[in-house]
Amino acid sequence: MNSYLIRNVSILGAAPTDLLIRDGVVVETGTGLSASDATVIDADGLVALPGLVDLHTHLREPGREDAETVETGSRAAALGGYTAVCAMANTSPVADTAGVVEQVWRLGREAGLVDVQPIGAVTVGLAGERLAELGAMAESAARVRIFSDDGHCVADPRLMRRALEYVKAFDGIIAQHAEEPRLTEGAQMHEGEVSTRLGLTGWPAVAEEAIIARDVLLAEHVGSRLHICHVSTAGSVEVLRHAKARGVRVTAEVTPHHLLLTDTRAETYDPVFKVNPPLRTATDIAALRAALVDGVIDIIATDHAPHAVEDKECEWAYARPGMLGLETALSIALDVLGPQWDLIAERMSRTPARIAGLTEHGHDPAPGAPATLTLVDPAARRVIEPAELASRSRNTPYARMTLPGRIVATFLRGEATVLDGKALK
Ligand SMILES: NC(=O)N[C@@H](CC(=O)O)C(=O)O
Ligand SMILES: [Zn+2]
Ligand SMILES: [Zn+2]
Repeated sequence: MNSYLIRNVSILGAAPTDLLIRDGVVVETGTGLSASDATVIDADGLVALPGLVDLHTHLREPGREDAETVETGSRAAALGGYTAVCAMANTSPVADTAGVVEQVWRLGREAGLVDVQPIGAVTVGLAGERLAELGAMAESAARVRIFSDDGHCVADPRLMRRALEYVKAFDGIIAQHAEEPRLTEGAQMHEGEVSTRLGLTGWPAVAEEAIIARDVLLAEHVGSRLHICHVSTAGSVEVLRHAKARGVRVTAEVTPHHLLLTDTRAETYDPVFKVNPPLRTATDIAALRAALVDGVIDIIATDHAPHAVEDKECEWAYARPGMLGLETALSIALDVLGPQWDLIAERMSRTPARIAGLTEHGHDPAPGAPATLTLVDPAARRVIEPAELASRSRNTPYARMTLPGRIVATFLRGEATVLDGKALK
């Protein structure tokens, strides 16, 4: 294994120190370290963070390898500072059996850039009718703990209750895409003043809030763990605040795009801004940001949703919803939160690792900790060029925007996956 001596790095914003990586772990920190066998990295001005963990990534393999593969998505993740991603189940075939989750897990191991933790489907084929083989996925080599029909809501309350009951046996989690389907039929964007003006069918905030309210009550009744995907409205934050005050075992995520972009982007009719749940209003963004700081929202998750050109560069109504996120998430977090490194580490690494049960992740760089970390240049600014992204798809909503921060290096258990801003595999 390689050894690395990282010189003058600021660990989570603290005074610069040297950091020695050997045999997969951080063995020493302090000033003036030396190690003749180690590769020296000059980290003047760089900040070290625990490797980022994404609880919500679409890798598209199997089935839509033209949009992304486990390998290309893993590369995008490593370049974004991630060391682990949880792969959503809405592939083709759907990840609703032990066979498919093991395939995704194995492809992740082969790519070797990040740990790929498969999420299993809640219902067979995401059809919302019968529970998938949750137990078999949990016992498989992939050791699935999070189950989600993401892309679809588990709308049937009885099925949702049974799923919550079932996963309790192995401390599993149901991650809900909260969207009451009867309230979003034909929806194209957030229901509000802008949708009215543009004449596009609206996706009302209440379609999300009603499902979250129902599900926190179900989770409380059953005593199970519930996670809410991509929370997007101020009302959802209030429902979650209430549930958490009651002690419900619920966690919640917000995406970078819901922290930054508003529904006015739809005025361009550029389908790159079409996403589920839709971009909301400035009032929602303010509430989401405050909730992320006060902890009602636990984590930032990307909902990285690559789509092939033909599925995105078409008329708004026909375009698939979803946008890229892995390679820009840290920059958006830096833009939104500023250099609050401890908060960024909490919301993008420690807490998602804890929720997903990824025990090798989410450890601050310190002697004895796994050398699973990332180095950020907070002073760098970069212009996002879609063609330069490692993802196989191009649907970034930040094209040609200048964003703060750049990932310089990423390490997974002591091996560099990214150096000098370039992926090593
Ligand atoms: N977010 C999206 O707009 N799309 C996701 C599905 C999802 O997260 O609901 C996708 O798979 O493309
Ligand atoms: Zn979703
Ligand atoms: Zn998703």
